[in-house]
Formats: sequence, structure tokens, C-alpha cells
Amino acid sequence: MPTAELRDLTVHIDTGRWSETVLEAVNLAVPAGRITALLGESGCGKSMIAAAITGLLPASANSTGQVHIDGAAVRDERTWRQLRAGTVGLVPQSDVTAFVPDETVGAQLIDLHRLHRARSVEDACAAALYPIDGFDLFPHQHSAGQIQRAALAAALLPAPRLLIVDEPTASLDTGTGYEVWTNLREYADTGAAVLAITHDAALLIDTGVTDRMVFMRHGRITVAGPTTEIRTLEDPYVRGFFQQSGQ
Ligand SMILES: Nc1ncnc2c1ncn2[C@@H]1O[C@H](COP(=O)(O)OP(=O)(O)OP(=O)(O)O)[C@@H](O)[C@H]1O
Repeated sequence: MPTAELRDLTVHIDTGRWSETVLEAVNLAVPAGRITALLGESGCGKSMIAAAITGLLPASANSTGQVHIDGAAVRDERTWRQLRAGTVGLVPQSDVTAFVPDETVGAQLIDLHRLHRARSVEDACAAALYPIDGFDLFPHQHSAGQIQRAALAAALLPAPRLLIVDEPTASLDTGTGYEVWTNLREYADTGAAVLAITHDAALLIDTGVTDRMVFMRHGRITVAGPTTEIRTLEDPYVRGFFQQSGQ
């Protein structure tokens, strides 16, 4: 049984001024102990999947289908709140939204540690490569790369069994990004299910950390499977992905 599963999930957004089906009949399994990479062009629905699998779809969304966590369909906001308080962790694409604005990042990380007592602050910061000399800064006083790593530290502190990272290395230099991917691999090896959204094809392939790859287009999953099998496919979009990374 995968840690998380989307079953026939369709999401329609209607803002009143604009409406669109952003996810269509999506089936996706995120197994324990694995890194599943979610890939696809901008706007294809990757972050919407992150929102669906963490119970954070926008208010303008209507959905059909199911999201299962640990084999059970999650149907209400109360259950989602409980899951997000420990089992399910998210590093959002806008990393700064992981924090409240008017408290230092250090204070917020310490609060998270006190709440969960799952991992030490030092350990989570080391895994996220977040330098603790940023502790006394407020979120907006961080660089994009610093707050990205702080958001990963915050997500790791409760030791979630399902971790979703939305572009975790987008603001990092190649060397730091490489280490972050390697540490995410180590985290998955502890038994966690990791869903990683990224455009960073080169780094993803160089590090060789992913077990499974899922490609999306226009709100649909087009190709999914073990990385070793995906590499051999002739699908032009998949080939383009590997060529982009120089493989
Ligand atoms: N909060 C929101 N309210 C309404 N529509 C949204 C919202 N967030 C995203 N969308 C729409 O959902 C669709 C999918 O967006 P999504 O953010 O999932 O794309 P993505 O694949 O993550 O793109 P990128 O790689 O650029 O981050 C887009 O058409 C977008 O306009």
C-alpha cells in the first residue's frame, strides 16, 4: 500500500472570471522509501497535485476522485489538519509562505521542534543545508536560497512520513542543490515517501536519486514508472527531458 495515492482525481477551478480543469483523472501512487519525481512543463498541474495531496486545494477548486493517505480516503478538513500536523509535510514552491512573517526563522524552527520532538533543530538544519547563522533573521530577510533551505528544515522537523517538495532546489547553486537531493535520498531511505516536483532535469539525473518518474501534460499524467524503465522510453517528451540533462 503506497503512503499516498490519488485515485481518479479531477480538479476544476472556477474563480468566477475564469474556469479550467487543471487535473484530469489523475492516478498517482507515492510509495514509502522512494523518491517519486513529478515533472512537466510550467502550468501543467504539478503544484496542484502537491495541493491535492496535502489537502490544500484553493477555495475555488471543485474535485472528484479521492486522495488516500495510508490506505484511507481523506474526506474532511479536520483530518487534513491532523495529517499536516505530523504525517504530511510540504515545502511549498513559495518557500517564504512556510513561515509567519513576524517571527524569526530560528524561533519558528525551535517551536516546531518543541511541538513534535521528532528531530533536533540542528539535525533538520544540517539535512536541509540551512546555516543556523540565519536563525535571528525574519523570513523576508533571507535570500531566496536561504529561505528555501529553511523551509526544507521546517518540513523535516516533524519527520513526516510523506514529504512533498515543490522545486526544492530552484534557488540553489548546483553544488548545494546536489547535496540537498542527496539528503532527500537519505530521508527517503529512512522509509519516508517523498514526492519531488522539479524542473531541474540535469541535477535530478546527475544525482540519480529518483526511484520513479511521473510526467504530466495539460493536467494529465502521460508517463509514469521506475526511472530505469523511463530512461529507455522513446516518448519524445521524455527523450527531450533526458537530452536536456545531457544524458
Ligand atoms: N490558487 C490557484 N487558484 C486558481 N488557479 C490556480 C491556482 N494555482 C494554480 N492555478 C492554475 O492551475 C493550473 C496548474 O498550475 P500549477 O501551479 O499546478 O502548475 P505547475 O505545473 O506547478 O507550474 P510551474 O512549473 O510553473 O510551477 C494553472 O492553469 C494555474 O493557473
